[in-house]
Amino acid sequence: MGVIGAGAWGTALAQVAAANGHEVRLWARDAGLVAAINDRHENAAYLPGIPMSPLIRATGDLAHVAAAEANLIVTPAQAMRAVLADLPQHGHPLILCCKGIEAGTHLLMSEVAQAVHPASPVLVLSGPTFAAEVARGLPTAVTLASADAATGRALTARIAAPHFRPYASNDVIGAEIGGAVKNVLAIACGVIAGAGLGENARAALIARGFAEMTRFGLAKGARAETLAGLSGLGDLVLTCSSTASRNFSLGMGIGGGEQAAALLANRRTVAEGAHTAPVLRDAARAIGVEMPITEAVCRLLAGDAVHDVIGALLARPLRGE
Ligand SMILES: NC(=O)c1ccc[n+]([C@@H]2O[C@H](COP(=O)([O-])OP(=O)(O)OC[C@H]3O[C@@H](n4cnc5c(N)ncnc54)[C@H](O)[C@@H]3O)[C@@H](O)[C@H]2O)c1
Ligand SMILES: O=P(O)(O)OC[C@H](O)CO
Repeated sequence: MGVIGAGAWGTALAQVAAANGHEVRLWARDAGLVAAINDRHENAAYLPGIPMSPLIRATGDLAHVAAAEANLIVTPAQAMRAVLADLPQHGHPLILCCKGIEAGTHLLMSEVAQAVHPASPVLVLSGPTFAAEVARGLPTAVTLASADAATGRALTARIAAPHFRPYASNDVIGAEIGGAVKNVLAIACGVIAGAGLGENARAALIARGFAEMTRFGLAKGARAETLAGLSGLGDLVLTCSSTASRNFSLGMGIGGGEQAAALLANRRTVAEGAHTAPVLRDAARAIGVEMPITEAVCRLLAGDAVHDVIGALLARPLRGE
């Protein structure tokens, strides 16, 4: 198995892939990180304090992962196209684990991957998975979506570990839309927490956010039950409930009165919702789907005052649920 991207989630997934005794190649673009992982069996930059399996071998050469039976793709979403373009064509499955929508094209990650590697089956792995918990061996469950049932079954069996339970699905679009949209909604929930607006407001936002995710997902061809499953509602609830989420934490800072631009400039790790929000807003507008919470997050990211944005959201015309 190969893993492309050695941030927190790529490192945690390499641990999962090594859990049943197989060797794993982990690609990182930073040569210093490759050497540090191989020397110390720890990714001190992105997942400090968690010993990595000796079955994991880091590499800076994409040719070394191209031959793997399958590759987990775990780069930031906006970097995925460029990294896949450098990966030699091999026809082996690509399992997409990054959560986002491509800026400029509005393409889903599966559409980008299929365009760059037309001979490879493209799958999506998504669900409630804080990397540090998974890497420490705490239990969770995820959706593994594949258009081809046989490929999905084989990879579900290959990835499953005692603490990591993949559920097979054939709804690739549904699995990826849940993960992309929940990051934007998590920023909004963080703003509610940071501004001290209370637990009722947070729960209301999760429910109305889920309605928003469902409207967009159905319009893009997702199935409602996928959006209500691990990769949609499951991940939404996780990410909207914890400061362990980078998106939620970003929102908390904004809600507490800090400027989004300053918060983003000081980050080393990725808060995907900040990149996804304007793309999602434009993609939704283009197909006539109303997404008021996403619109509000975009205003907050652009620097509008929290009080004004929340006020405008609450002042929208009353309507049926
Ligand atoms: N961390 C989690 O708990 C978690 C869980 C599920 C999904 N994800 C998703 O996985 C993806 C990766 O997240 P992460 O948490 O591993 O990120 P991270 O911030 O921990 O690390 C990002 C990694 O990408 C590399 N990188 C940055 N820019 C790059 C570029 N232009 N080209 C190639 N590599 C680049 C960095 O060097 C680093 O190794 C995101 O889409 C995220 O939403 C994360
Ligand atoms: O830290 P976040 O907000 O990127 O969330 C991480 C994962 O997506 C949770 O499933």
